[in-house]
Amino acid sequence: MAENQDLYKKAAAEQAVEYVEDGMVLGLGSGTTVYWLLKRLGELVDQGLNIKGIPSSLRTEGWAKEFGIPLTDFSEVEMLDLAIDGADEIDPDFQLTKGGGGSLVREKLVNAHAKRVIIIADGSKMVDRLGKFPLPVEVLQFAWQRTADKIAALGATPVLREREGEVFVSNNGNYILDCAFGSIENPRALHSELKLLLGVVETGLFIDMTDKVILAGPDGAQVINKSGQNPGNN
Ligand SMILES: O=C(CO)[C@H](O)[C@H](O)COP(=O)(O)O
Repeated sequence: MAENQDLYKKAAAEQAVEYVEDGMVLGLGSGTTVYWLLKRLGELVDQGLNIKGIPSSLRTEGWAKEFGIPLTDFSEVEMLDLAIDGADEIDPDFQLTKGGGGSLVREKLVNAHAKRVIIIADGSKMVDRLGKFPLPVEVLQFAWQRTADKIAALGATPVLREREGEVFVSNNGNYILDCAFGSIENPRALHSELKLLLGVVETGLFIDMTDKVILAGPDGAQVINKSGQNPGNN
């Protein structure tokens, strides 16, 4: 299953490359699906494709450098032509949960400054309703316990993220609280409520940011536009 999932991630990423044009400045998302995107883009750069990218995490920056993708930053670029990113959950309205890899703030900034956003994923990420995956919320380290109390009062069970026995620190020097809210009825309202809490930096709810989703499974990669129509590969 895990092996297949990796093949699906690769298939979705390679389909997304079809939307990349010469001269574009790209937002480079984060995660293991984006790894395949970067690998393929690197091959195309080797063959002469002229692109630049802004990475949404230090991990992506490392992979992009390894694969020879030229990088830039927001001191040089006002608007990206296209951002391609992964997701932890995608609902039928294309609202997303992201942040499983801890890069949600930079990912959101990158996607917010892109003319178009394509999300790539294996089919398991598509859900009827967000909430099975605990919602990542990035918070300031200072008084994080009190911020967690406020989030708990909204109906979640926040857990301070750890990796290999250490508290996880984001690329921005913050903590992540993984907040199990159960099934999220109104992602937009929940995002707004969380944003009002002192100590919350950003939530992993990506509301109205996605134009296209490319999902891959046993039958290959499927492109889905926001309207829900399958346009083939356009
Ligand atoms: O939001 C993210 C990282 O913060 C990733 O895009 C998300 O976790 C999906 O990752 P993967 O492609 O490894 O399943």
